[in-house]
Amino acid sequence: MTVDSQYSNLSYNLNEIEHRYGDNVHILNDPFALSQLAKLCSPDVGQPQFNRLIEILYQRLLISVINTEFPRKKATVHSRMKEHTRRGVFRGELIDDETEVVTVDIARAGILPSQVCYTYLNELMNPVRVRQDHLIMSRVTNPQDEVVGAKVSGEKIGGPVDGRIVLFPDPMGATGSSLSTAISYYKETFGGEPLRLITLNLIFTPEFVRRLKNDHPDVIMYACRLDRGMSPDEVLDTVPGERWDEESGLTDKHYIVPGGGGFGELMNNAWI
Ligand SMILES: O=P(O)(O)OC[C@H]1O[C@H](OP(=O)(O)OP(=O)(O)O)[C@H](O)[C@@H]1O
Repeated sequence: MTVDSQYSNLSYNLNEIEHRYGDNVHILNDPFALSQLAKLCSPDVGQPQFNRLIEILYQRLLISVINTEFPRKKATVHSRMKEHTRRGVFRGELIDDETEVVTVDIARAGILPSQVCYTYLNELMNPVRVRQDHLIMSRVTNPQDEVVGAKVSGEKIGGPVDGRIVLFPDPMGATGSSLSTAISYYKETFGGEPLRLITLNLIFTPEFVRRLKNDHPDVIMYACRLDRGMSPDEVLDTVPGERWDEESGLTDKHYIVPGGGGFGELMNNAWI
């Protein structure tokens, strides 16, 4: 039977903000997400609205990643109309639901984001091919409260990641220490060739992007927002990445600006 040409080769163009950080970096141009994220970061929002907004935003970010990065397959799906007419069949490209995917929970602020991704991936993909891993991590600070690294203090990892898409949903990408350490942990423990390594931040900074690019040039980065609020005014007037060396989104204690405060603290009502 003939195929309706409009669905035979889907072209999907991510709507993203212009920048000079390179092809592996994607900052969504998404008014809905920006609006919900601004609300999430406002001092008026606490539980239970905070976690509900996290869920809404991660669904949104995950869908952008799926549309852009996940392999597709040619599919034939009978509709309920098939019993009335032989034309009751959809033929076209769909997401390849046999792709293996791992979502990594970066505890603690990444717990809920990863759980949201895991739940939604199970709805779309063959659940047998979807896995969730856990890494217990903390940023390490010096006596001046500056972040000097991150450490893994525990893990439950379901196995190697060869041939799989590996997602790292962590709401804040500040210095990049946590996600760089997490990705190194996978590479050093298992080796192999993942299909793609993808970070999903609600907010990341120019410092985060630089750290990840230097340490892991193979990683693909997605964020709803780039925060570079500590940059000089004339740098804020330029396209992101054009004067990357002068950009900054971090205070001297490595909190994101404009940012939203400690997401891990707010998510768990635990002020440590
Ligand atoms: O890019 P980085 O500088 O590593 O920082 C960001 C980390 O801090 C936040 O988490 P959380 O509050 O759970 O962690 P913490 O205890 O390590 O601050 C965030 O979600 C990252 O995991």
